[in-house]
Amino acid sequence: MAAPSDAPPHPETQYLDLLRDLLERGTRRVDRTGVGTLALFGRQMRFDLAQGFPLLTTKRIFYKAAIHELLWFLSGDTRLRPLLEKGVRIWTDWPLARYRRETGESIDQGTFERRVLEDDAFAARWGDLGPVYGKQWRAWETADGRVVDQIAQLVDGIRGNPTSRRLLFTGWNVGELERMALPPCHMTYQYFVADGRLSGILYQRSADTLLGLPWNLCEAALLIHMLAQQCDLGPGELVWTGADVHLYLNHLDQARQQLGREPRPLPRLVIRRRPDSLFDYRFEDFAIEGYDPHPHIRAEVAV
Ligand SMILES: Nc1nc(=O)c2c([nH]1)NC[C@@H]1CN(c3ccc(C(=O)N[C@@H](CCC(=O)O)C(=O)O)cc3)CN21
Ligand SMILES: O=c1ccn([C@H]2C[C@H](O)[C@@H](COP(=O)(O)O)O2)c(=O)[nH]1
Repeated sequence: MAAPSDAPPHPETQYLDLLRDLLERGTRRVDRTGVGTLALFGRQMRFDLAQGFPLLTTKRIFYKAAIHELLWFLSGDTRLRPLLEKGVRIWTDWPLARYRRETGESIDQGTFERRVLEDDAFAARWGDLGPVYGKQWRAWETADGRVVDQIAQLVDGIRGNPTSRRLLFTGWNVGELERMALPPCHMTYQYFVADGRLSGILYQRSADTLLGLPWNLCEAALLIHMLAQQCDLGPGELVWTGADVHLYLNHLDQARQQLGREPRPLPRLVIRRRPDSLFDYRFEDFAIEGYDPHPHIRAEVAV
């Protein structure tokens, strides 16, 4: 037990408590990937963005790749190549698994990535993830043939009708799920304006607590900051809600290792420029200042 203190708990304590609860009380389940998990159903965490940027400090998070991933979603792209061009390799496993399954070839990851980068025909055939996040966020196709840009509508909504209870977008397009490499996990985002501040809720149906969740928190917070800047608001709270929240059985040692570490002060996000629209941000516009995390902890991703 820590000594009693009047200091408010570090925001990251919520994440560490979640890891500990999963280890101590999680239900053991067989999951789609065959790895197995310890799972809890229905959790929430809240981060006041005025207190700092919610990037975990108890292990290094590769936030630059997370920024690239968010900008990729917002660009509407669903192809692997633009991610690989930025050195982001977190999505390769799924098209690679499909390639191996359908061709029977045991190609290694590096060779597959090089072909996606260099061979247009190969990239067109094997390097698309289907109508995943970017497609649904920016170009949701309706039954009557319209194409809806949910993000552009959201910005208009926050600016023009800030008390609306419909300030949301979702990736969960039921009619297109089976064409996606993976159905969306961070599936619904909703926003709330009060006292000049913009808050956001992320509803995540399925959360890989060790690997995916830290990235999801970072990107959801980043998006609130960007939307707030575009709408002349301050950043409010990030509220994260997870449904099937799990720890893969091959992540237990990593979770215990992380639980032995003390959180450090949260970094700050600086946006160096105010672009003309939400779709004009560039990677160089973002700086994370004061990030001094504990070392990275390696873990295998379940495919
Ligand atoms: N099981 C699983 N967990 C996920 O988090 C996840 C999926 N699948 N499928 C789709 C995407 C891909 N995402 C991923 C995939 C891999 C890492 C990962 O391996 N992260 C490491 C190292 C990253 C690197 O080397 O750049 C980490 O420590 O964060 C993170 C998120 C999030 N999503
Ligand atoms: O942004 C993401 C994307 C994926 N995940 C995790 C959650 C699950 O462990 C897998 C997806 O498997 P399903 O069987 O489709 O639930 O990926 C994440 O945490 N964050």
